[in-house]
Amino acid sequence: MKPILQNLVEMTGQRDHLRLEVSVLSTLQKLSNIVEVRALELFTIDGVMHLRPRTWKGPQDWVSTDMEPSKDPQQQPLENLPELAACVRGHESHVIASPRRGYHVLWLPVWMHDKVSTCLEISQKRPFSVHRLEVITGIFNVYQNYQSLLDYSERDALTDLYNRKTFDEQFSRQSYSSASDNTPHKAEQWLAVIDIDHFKQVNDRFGHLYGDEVLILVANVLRSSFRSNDRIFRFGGEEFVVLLRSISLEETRNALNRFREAVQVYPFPQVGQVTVSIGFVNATHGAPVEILGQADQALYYAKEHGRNQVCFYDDLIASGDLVVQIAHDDVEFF
Ligand SMILES: Nc1nc2c(ncn2[C@@H]2O[C@H](COP(=O)(O)OP(=O)(O)OP(=O)(O)O)[C@@H](O)[C@H]2O)c(=O)[nH]1
Repeated sequence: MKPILQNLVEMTGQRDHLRLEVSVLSTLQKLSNIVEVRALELFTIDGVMHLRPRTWKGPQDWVSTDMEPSKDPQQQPLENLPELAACVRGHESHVIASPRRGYHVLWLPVWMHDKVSTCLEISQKRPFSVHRLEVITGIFNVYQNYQSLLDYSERDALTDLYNRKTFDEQFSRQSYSSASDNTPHKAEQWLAVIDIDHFKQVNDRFGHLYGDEVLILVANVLRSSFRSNDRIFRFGGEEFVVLLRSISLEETRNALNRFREAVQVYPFPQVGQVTVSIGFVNATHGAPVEILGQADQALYYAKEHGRNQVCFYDDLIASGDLVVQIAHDDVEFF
């Protein structure tokens, strides 16, 4: 039992979802007679639930893919695994599949707020005994509780979007790893800063409660406008940041304009019409402080030139409407 306890201590010391996932997988892998442990990712394509392996044990170490799920050649419809599909439909805690190719497989969906996006898969040669199931579900429950605590600390209480702290951690880490990545054709990434227009007037005319409701509804429009692997953050006040991945400049511009128009036509109760201004920039290379500063410059330009529009930093530099600002080393944003 001692090694398991040590592993649980290690697991609950993690401050990052991926490390926590690897930690629970390696804890489970250390149980006797386990053949394989993997984390599966569940996601939807055109409303149909699919899954793909996300983290598994490679020949030497744990491997995790960050490929866009819908482009992963290993993805398949959830219905290909009918027992798991029924378990997810029934909101059940686990299911044991009928033996296949000599293995017994246990699936444990990770439920968060009635939704599931991850499922642990454990394969072994022997049938799962009652004692084995108790040990596994014990470890799994510690993992699931800790996972939801971690998730809670990463989110903004009003909108449930990721908070500024999470942006700082994720974006600086990602930029650090991309600075050391010299791949010539790596996936493009874009950063957009979104700000509600004349939001002070909403608060002044209708009160803070209606102001808060506008923030919640804009957050809902954001969630329904972008894809599941785009990341949306509430930056503070009435400002939001979206990180979009693996799409072209025109697709990014179109996605942002679609979102802007969706807000414009949304009937906000009592308040009526609300609009947003957006500045965006290519965030594939460069220091976080510079990228954020450029998107802010483009947003400021959108605000100063009529609001309710999307401005791309490079366009404004090319047209001479903005000039490149030199970042000073003594300015620290992170
Ligand atoms: N209701 C509510 N208001 C907030 C929250 N956080 C910030 N605000 C308000 O957001 C308003 C932001 O106003 P400004 O920065 O002047 O900008 P604006 O009125 O949106 O004007 P422009 O950005 O220039 O279009 C202020 O009145 C803040 O009090 C919040 O969590 N809830």
